[in-house]
Amino acid sequence: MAELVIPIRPMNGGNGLYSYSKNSIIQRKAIEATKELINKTIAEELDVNTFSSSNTFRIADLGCSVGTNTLLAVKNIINAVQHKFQSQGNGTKLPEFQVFFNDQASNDFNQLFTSLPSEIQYFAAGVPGSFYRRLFPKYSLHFVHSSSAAHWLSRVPEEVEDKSSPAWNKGKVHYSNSTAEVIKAFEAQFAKDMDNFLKIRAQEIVHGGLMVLILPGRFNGAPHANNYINKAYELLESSLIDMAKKGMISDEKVDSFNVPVYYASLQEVEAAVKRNGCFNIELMENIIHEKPQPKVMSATFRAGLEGTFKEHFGDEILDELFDKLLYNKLQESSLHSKSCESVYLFVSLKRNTDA
Ligand SMILES: C[S@@+](CC[C@H](N)C(=O)[O-])C[C@H]1O[C@@H](n2cnc3c(N)ncnc32)[C@H](O)[C@@H]1O
Ligand SMILES: [Mg+2]
Repeated sequence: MAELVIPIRPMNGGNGLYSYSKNSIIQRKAIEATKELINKTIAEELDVNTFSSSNTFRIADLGCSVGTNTLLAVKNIINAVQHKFQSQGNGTKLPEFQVFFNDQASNDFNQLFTSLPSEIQYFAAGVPGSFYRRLFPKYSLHFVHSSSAAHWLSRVPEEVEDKSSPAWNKGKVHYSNSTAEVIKAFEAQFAKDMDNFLKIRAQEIVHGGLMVLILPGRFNGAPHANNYINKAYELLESSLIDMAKKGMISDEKVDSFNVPVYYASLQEVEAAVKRNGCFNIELMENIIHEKPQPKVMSATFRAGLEGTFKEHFGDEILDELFDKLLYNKLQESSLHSKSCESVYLFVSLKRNTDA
């Protein structure tokens, strides 16, 4: 298997001021907003008779981070599955639940496991590693959930980092307001990563099993630069450029850095599902997300990106970058009141019996 480049550091661990646990309200709202859609998918699409042979129902949350959002998501899923068994299962015994919490190996799994409530209804396990690789045995999972994670690419597209390529992202760290070549390179990387993600999940999920993907994205056909999250990234980028102008970081550091994220549309996800062929799309929706206040947004960025930025630029710049420059720009830009939308994509898929 080709070596995958995982340049990103996980979210901040622990439960301090800048921790992901304390700064993940935006992602939590996406989980809350999609609860009813997950209930609907499970109520309508889960066939409990398919699972009667094994009495263990296996759930995986991919890109779970440190909690507590993942715990909420898992609780909702289990409640919905139990409800389905009780209503459809004409006497079928309720299954036991096993939950696999997946994230990169350097994720703070200790923080996650120590925040597990004492009276959980499932057997918990951690699964370290990139979800762009095989993580589970063949046909072993009944329900896969992934929220606010699959917009992270497996890597920065190669040509974006190549000085001799027309797609070199000079002077920038994000793609949305860059050249057409850069945008195309990110689009292509997302398509490639999503193809790979679906190919692997098709091997791991049982026939009839379900997968719910929730990811920040944009409306079909919307320009990348017209999207709340991309605009927020552009402000982060311009904060870095300001720092380079002041000599706090070198231009070269800005040139050689790119954030490996991409905000897709439902159309792009749908195209990947069709190319793959192993899943039927059951539900697909854009969810309009409340735009966060500047303070919440700058803290969310810091909790998510601090590790990655620290490694490249050093930790002296973090306070100035996130708490001052970015925060001020978010405030001045009044992005939260502008017409650009913050959108989450919801897609629920069912593993078909092909292949
Ligand atoms: C913004 S957090 C979302 C956490 C949680 N799902 C939630 O909704 O709050 C994104 C997580 O995805 C993880 N992640 C990104 N790329 C990944 C990959 N290739 N494999 C596994 N985890 C990944 C990051 O480490 C991070 O913990
Ligand atoms: Mg760059």
